[in-house]
Amino acid sequence: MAALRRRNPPVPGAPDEFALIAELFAPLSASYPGALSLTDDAALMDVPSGRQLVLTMDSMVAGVHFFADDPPDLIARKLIRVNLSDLAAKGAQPFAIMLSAAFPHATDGVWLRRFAQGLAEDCRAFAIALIGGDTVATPGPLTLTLTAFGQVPQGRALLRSGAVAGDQIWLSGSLGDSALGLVARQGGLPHLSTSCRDHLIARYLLPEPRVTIGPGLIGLAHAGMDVSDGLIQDVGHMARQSGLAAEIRVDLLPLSPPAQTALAADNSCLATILGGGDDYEVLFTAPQSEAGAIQRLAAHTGIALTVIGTMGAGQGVRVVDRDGNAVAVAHEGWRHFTDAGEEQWSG
Ligand SMILES: Nc1ncnc2c1ncn2[C@@H]1O[C@H](COP(=O)(O)OP(=O)(O)O)[C@@H](O)[C@H]1O
Ligand SMILES: Cc1ncc(C[n+]2csc(CCOP(=O)(O)OP(=O)(O)O)c2C)c(N)n1
Ligand SMILES: [Mg+2]
Ligand SMILES: [Mg+2]
Ligand SMILES: [Mg+2]
Repeated sequence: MAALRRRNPPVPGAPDEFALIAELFAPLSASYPGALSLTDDAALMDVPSGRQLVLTMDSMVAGVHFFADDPPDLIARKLIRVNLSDLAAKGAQPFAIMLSAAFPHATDGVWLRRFAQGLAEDCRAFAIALIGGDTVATPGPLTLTLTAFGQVPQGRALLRSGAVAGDQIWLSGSLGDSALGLVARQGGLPHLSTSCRDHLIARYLLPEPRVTIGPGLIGLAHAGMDVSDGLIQDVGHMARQSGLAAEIRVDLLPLSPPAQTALAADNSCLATILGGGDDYEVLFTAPQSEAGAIQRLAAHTGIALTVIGTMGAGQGVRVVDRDGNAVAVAHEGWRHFTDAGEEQWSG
């Protein structure tokens, strides 16, 4: 039998698999005894009675979700945040994560330490523990998968299917910054000032999961999901799961000042805002009778909550202006597999 050989020479300063786990990942498990300090085959989890676990998993691949030369701490934090966004959209309180990491062979120790620092920073910021995972080396691009665990009161999670005809459709924060930031990153939006570009690119690099909004919506909202692929595609998922039609008013969409500036200078930015994705905002529906309580939640958390449309009988998503005229949508959202065989935004 041929001897097993390393395919690549060792990278100077890079810890091996077990040193990496012990030195960089195990400290992030310290607050969770069931993680067994990342020294066993699996983690143990208790679920308090009257509570329900909410589980989600999202992957990020270099060249697809981020750029390979993005700052490693921000890659780690974005990975955590896109998953916490899904928990927030269910109304869940996050408490733990598991990480599966496939690092390219050439990854060096400095990069790995900065990556682990990013994980540590957001574990602290969101009061979550890293309770397990897997570490491999790959000849392919950096590929990261995170599972996030949250809790809700039993049976109270917000579902995509819960919307009721007549509900108002709400959106947290603001729309389109991240997708515009990606355009700016790729050399687009040259007319924008440096500060506008920096704002948009920062939103692309580091989304803000609405962890304080989600749990506050339980009892107020009928349905919830997060916007990751693009508003129109994602509203379409909610409308379909609820057996309803959605109407979205473009004039009501919450836009940051830089996004407003970009749109005023170039109307084609509307397509990016409506379907560009990477927003990680919470989309939810609620009866009009809860509008006051929802505005109080916005004031309490300091996060804008805006009515952007209504749910009604029928199917599909209609996008209209303030006079009710239909607005054409160039692309609805991101799809990983298309007829062209590659990732792209679909119309
Ligand atoms: N490979 C898979 N195996 C099992 N379930 C999957 C897989 N990919 C996606 N799903 C499930 O399909 C649903 C929709 O996934 P997705 O579109 O990725 O949602 P989100 O945009 O919220 O991450 C989720 O319930 C997710 O868990
Ligand atoms: C380098 C780069 N190119 C393109 C995009 C745009 N993009 C990639 S995946 C995606 C959708 C969200 O990712 P997905 O894996 O579908 O997450 P999920 O919807 O499952 O949360 C978007 C908008 C990006 N974020 N980075
Ligand atoms: Mg997903
Ligand atoms: Mg989601
Ligand atoms: Mg998606």
